[in-house]
Amino acid sequence: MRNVYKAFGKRPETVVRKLKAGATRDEVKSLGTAAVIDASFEVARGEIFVVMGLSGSGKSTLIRTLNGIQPPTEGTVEIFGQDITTVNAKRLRQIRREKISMVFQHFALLPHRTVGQNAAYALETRGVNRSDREKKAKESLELVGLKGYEYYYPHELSGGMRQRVGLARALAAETELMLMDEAFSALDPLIRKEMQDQLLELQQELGKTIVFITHDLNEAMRLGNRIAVMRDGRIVQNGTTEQILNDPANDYVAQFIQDVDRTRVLTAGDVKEPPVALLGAEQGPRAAHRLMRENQTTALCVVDQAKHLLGVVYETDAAEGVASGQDTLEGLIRPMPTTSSTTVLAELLNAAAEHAAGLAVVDDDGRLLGVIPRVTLLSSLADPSSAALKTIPQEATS
Ligand SMILES: Nc1ncnc2c1ncn2[C@@H]1O[C@H](COP(=O)(O)OP(=O)(O)OP(=O)(O)O)[C@@H](O)[C@H]1O
Repeated sequence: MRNVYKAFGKRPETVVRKLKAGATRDEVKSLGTAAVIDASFEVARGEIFVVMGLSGSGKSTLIRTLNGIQPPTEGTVEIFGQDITTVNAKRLRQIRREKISMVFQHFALLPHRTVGQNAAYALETRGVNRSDREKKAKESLELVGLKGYEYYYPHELSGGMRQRVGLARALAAETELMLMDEAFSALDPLIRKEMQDQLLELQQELGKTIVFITHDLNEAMRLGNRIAVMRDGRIVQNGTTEQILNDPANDYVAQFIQDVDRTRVLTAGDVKEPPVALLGAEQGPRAAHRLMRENQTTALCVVDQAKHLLGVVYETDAAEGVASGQDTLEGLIRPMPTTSSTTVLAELLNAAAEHAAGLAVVDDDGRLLGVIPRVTLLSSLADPSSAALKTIPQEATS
């Protein structure tokens, strides 16, 4: 989307001209509503791009210009390289049918058709023959966990199941681009979380390009590779979850993120720290003890020459090794729990209470990338929304 404006009212072009000349949204109010103002963004293939903003900020209008339902007053929209603002109506319908599917908040299922027929609907409009579309619909219902429900009617299903049918219908259409407008907003929190998980799983499997609209920042953070925050028709920030959390573009975005549970969006890789020092496997307890004193820490990771993690040595064990005149670390290295960089912090909290030294973050080959001290995990458990994660003093982390 490039420099897209969408205004409603008596004189939309004048509204846009005045906005471009520097007028504010309020100043042009008498001429019309500026629903989208100078929006530009690009969505990469296979990405989940979230558009987030409060009610009235212009999200729905933005998505309707993206799928061609409402042409922009000005600006261009390209779908897979084709400018949909200049194609004729027939071609636009074709692009929408073949390239784009939509999932709405209120499901938009056809009440007198079975679940299977609803899931197959997009294929029917495309003229796919019956047995092929039934097969495809069945497959996509299976993908969303509704195997065996083909002959039910929408009113026989719960809200969550109906939304799964909506999702199955979009999947059956086999379009590369999926637009989801507040798709999970009508669901209760537990089902909503389940649907989010399912979408992430499907995304891993199918690699769709998804534009997801929501007014909920937690949802945005869970799902989005990138997030565009909208306010009063404008995109005020477009960035990764990390950028939005750690470097909000203005007070408006900062206020939004106060409520975010950071443990659910930050990963082990985000909070890991470099180890204060490393112990080589060839070193003895005396060296271990000295290193710990020098670095004011009570535990050290032990690595081999290639930096593979072998475990952890605690101060008390090292001291005993010194006292008993032992030359090597044999018998002193204890296992250290590990995690990968991509694990979400919330999933690691149970490990916090159990292991004195915290967690080691390792790559696929077991090489040490960093550590998450126990106190970091505990502090995020105690106060998940605080910025404490980033501000723990170094001496506390050992
Ligand atoms: N067809 C229309 N005619 C006139 N004004 C419209 C039209 N559609 C949207 N608007 C106005 O444009 C602005 C943005 O609306 P939009 O529905 O895009 O916001 P939204 O962020 O999707 O809000 P919500 O989450 O409540 O749906 C609002 O002021 C709305 O009143």
